[in-house]
Amino acid sequence: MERNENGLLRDDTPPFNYVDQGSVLSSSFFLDHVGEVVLTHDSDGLSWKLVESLHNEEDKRSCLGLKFVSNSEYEVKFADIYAVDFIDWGLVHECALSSSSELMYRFTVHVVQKSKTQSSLWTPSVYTFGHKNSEICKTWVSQINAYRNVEAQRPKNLLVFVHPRSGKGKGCRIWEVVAPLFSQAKVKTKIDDYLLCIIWLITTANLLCSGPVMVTERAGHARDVLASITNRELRLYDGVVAVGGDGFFNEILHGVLLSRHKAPYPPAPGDPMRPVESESNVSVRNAERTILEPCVYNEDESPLLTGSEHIGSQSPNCEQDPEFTFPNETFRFGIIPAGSTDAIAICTTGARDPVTSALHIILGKRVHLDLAQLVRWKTTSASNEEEPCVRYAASFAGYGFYGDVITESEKYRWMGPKRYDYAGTKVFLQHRLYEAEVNYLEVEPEKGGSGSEKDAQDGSRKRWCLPAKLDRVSCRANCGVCNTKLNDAVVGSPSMSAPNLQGLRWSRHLIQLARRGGDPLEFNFVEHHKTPAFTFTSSGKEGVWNVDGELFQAHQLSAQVFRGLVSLFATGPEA
Ligand SMILES: Nc1ncnc2c1ncn2[C@@H]1O[C@H](COP(=O)(O)OP(=O)(O)OP(=O)(O)O)[C@@H](O)[C@H]1O
Repeated sequence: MERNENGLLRDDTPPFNYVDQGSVLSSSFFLDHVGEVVLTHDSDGLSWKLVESLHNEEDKRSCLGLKFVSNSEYEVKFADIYAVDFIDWGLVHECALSSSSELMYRFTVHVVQKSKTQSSLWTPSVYTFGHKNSEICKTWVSQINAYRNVEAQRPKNLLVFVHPRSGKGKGCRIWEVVAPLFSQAKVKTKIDDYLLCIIWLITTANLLCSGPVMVTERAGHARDVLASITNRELRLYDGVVAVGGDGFFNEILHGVLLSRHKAPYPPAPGDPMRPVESESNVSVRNAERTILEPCVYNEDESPLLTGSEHIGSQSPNCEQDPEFTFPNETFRFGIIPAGSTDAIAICTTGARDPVTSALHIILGKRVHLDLAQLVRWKTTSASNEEEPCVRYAASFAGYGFYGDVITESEKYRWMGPKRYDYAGTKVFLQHRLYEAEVNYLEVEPEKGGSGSEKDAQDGSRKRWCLPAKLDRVSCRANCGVCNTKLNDAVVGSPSMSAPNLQGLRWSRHLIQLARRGGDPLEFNFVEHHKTPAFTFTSSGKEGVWNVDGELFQAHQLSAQVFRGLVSLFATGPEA
């Protein structure tokens, strides 16, 4: 190859040197701040080598008399490239240590870089290649884009909700940091036009957001919007992204699922033989009355979800609207951590880092997340009938002590994350007793999806009763569970279903919207008196799954509160 007076390969060099085997091609470019490289493209990705190192492998590159070996050889997989752009004529620096530069046509390759010390931490990095021939640059851009597009489905259009008061009130600022990554990757992040969002513009240095960033105005806002948009509209998006904490992500899950997810309810405790309707049947019969799904939802008195009177009301196009079914392989839920604990982000990406999460979303990375549908049967004062109150949980669900801590902590949001410690201690000192009984339907992994009528009939219906260490605990509530002799406390034992438990009665129905296989998620009722709570466990550890099946601490709070303030004595389900 001949060089011109600038040391570049001559412009009359053919754009690509095709190598016979496969679709490998290469060209020489100037890589900004590195030097002249031979760039090679194969079916997996790009690689480049410094021309000097090609001439003499032994010879270390020198620039201004200094040895410079880094970047002499590099490889990038298409799976890690999130944007490629032709950026026209401009300066390309000849090497890292020299100020000399050349004007040429350029294109940039935006890549996800994994931290060397903590591989779950991702950062964006960019490589700028220059060439005197614009056509060569453009051809490479379209080649790389063509390969990039055949990579795993990446989102093109996302619905984004930002919770401005999440965590330490940095929701908007965090979105501001990650939004350019979405624009670089040409992912549209249009927020829905529903009154949800307001436009924030920078007017002072301290304002939270710049540009058109849309934020929620109140608790339940994002959920209401998602519940009220039609399935047809929702299908225009590849997914929905929450910029906020676990609570906000959960609110978004509810907005999508409550009116759309159809599954039979688990039996109510105390009534284990209640028929469970099949998945195809959209109604659950309850004594004399039919409760319609998915258009009816019973509002809970959750303090976190006030002001949501539209939820559960008939969705505008409930009848004509095409179905939006779950499990759903195409529609995604994303979270960009901005909250106080961010357990879901940590569990799914391994890091608590908004940029890492944004890059995961942009590259279309997927983690199948187990969700639990929880049904609390409530007796309505008006009709005296039991009605289901449905909730979904992605990381954990709490009842009793845990629920009280969360409720109490909402009063001290101004404290930031410390509110959990404060509220936890306060509620602990109140020393309330809680009682519960849990019934659940187990979904076999191979069946996937939600439970069916057959599940209910073939014995997969289970009851969680209190554990073998019961006799060590003195029950001061004189409850039916503790009055039951241990030997009687078996699945389906009539004594266990005696409806003499006061307080709340809970059911749960474990569903798997998209199960990855492997060990089933266990849903443990971990305490009885003092601190009843549910945690997800697997192999005896609290946690949820991450991408690679590793377990992460499910929730700092639960670890702290449960380990620090109480002793757990439950061991799991009766077989
Ligand atoms: N604009 C808003 N004002 C007040 N509350 C909101 C608003 N938007 C959403 N919320 C509610 O705030 C609750 C908590 O939000 P989020 O989970 O983002 O923060 P966090 O509690 O600080 O974080 P984490 O859940 O990780 O501990 C959510 O349940 C959500 O419904």
